[in-house]
Amino acid sequence: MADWTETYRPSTLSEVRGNDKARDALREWAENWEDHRKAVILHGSPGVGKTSAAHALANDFDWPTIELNASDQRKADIVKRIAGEAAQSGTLTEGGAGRRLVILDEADNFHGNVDYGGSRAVTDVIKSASQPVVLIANEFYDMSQSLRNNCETVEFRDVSKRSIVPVLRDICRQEGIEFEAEALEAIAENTDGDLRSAINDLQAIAETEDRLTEEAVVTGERDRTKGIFDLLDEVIKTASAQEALYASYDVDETPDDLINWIEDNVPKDFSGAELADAYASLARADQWLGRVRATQNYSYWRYAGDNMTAGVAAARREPKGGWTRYGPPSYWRKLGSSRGARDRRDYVARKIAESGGMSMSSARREVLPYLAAMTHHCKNRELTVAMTARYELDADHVSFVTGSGKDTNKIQGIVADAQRLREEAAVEGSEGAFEGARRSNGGSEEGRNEPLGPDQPGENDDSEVDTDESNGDEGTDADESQSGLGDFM
Ligand SMILES: Nc1ncnc2c1ncn2[C@@H]1O[C@H](COP(=O)(O)OP(=O)(O)OP(=O)(O)O)[C@@H](O)[C@H]1O
Repeated sequence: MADWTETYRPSTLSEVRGNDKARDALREWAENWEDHRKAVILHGSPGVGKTSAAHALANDFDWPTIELNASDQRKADIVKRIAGEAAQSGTLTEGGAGRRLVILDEADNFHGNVDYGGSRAVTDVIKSASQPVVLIANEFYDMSQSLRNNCETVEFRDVSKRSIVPVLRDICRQEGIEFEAEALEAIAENTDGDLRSAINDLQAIAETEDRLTEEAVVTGERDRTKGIFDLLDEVIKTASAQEALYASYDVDETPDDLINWIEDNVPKDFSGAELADAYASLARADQWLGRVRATQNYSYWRYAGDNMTAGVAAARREPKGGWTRYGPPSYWRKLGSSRGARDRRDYVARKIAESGGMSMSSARREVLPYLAAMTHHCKNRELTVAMTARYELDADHVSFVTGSGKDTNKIQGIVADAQRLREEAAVEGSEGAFEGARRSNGGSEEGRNEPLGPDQPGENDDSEVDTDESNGDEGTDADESQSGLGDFM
């Protein structure tokens, strides 16, 4: 299901709610930009509409946007280049045509990012930019004084309950949801001025309730202390999206740990499309966790939590019964905790990302778990060989993905067969699926698909992943599938 905070993101400034003064000040800044040529800082708590306002403004003024944020890991000269290009295209044409709005998100965090050369570089870019620049920040005073002094400032306040309720009401009407006014009030009350959270909560409740009652909102909050296994049971098997979210508040786990528990156990009960949806939610949760790490802004934990609990529960297509042996995140958890395992994971994810034209994060969260499930203990040998060839994996990687011990005959055989497959492909000269495979034979070519080399981290790292080798299933599925390289992606 679409994320309502995206569906209902304001597309014009007049739709930005509850911050009328800020909104008007921003519009005025843009109208007079030609005269003052200053950048503007939008600051305020998460989820109150700063980013939305910047984009709505660009939309109203017909300015294309250029977006950058502090976690982008780009270098200061790239910032300069982009701002510079934007600057030139602006001066070429008089009267505002060719104007671009540069949006710098997480502007309170540039100082912490050495890649940007700190906030001094940012301040320089801002001062010399001849295009309008919007800086977005949670913490005004985390920005350097010179940066603050060189910009105009617009404060976004927490959105009042009075302004949140009508937004929720509009959404209910558009979604055709029956509601009690008190239910909306209760949601607004709970979310403390954060409109994004209010919309998330509304969606979580609406996912299961036919009618939005105050009781549904309130009972969902009931205090319970629970263990992690109860929580898994609820998120995966029984709870509505809202119950799952609220239940997670009572569990004593950080979101960083919780995501591993859920990710590791959800494939035990979910499959097919619902598993894909669950993984997509976990990928979003992971992005928020990444944002917390980049910005140290722990209020984003909430959005991570929403996605990993309510999102996963909402992915459930049919009721789940019975008892499942949930376990602590063994193998996937180690991905996060041991350097070597993380490196192996990232190597495989990078190969998947390159060959599938997707982001590392999607590869890691959405594709890799599938591959791992399908090749678990190498049960589908053809597929495991194909995967090994296509992604140029060595024994370490194959062991990591399949969970089989890397020194076993099974894995050695698979790596050897994959090598043969690549050589055959090279001889046949078929392009496309085998493109990367051919390169790996030489070992020194340039290009994106670099083969594993001595500089590949993790190669000789001893920190092992689980190698709980299971015997006896070797080759059982060998002739069941004729999967070729092109077939499985
Ligand atoms: N003032 C508002 N008016 C209308 N919708 C809003 C407003 N504030 C937040 N929203 C809703 O919440 C979502 C998140 O808002 P937005 O990203 O603009 O917040 P933000 O203040 O930039 O937060 P952050 O600092 O976390 O990026 C929007 O997509 C929109 O659905």
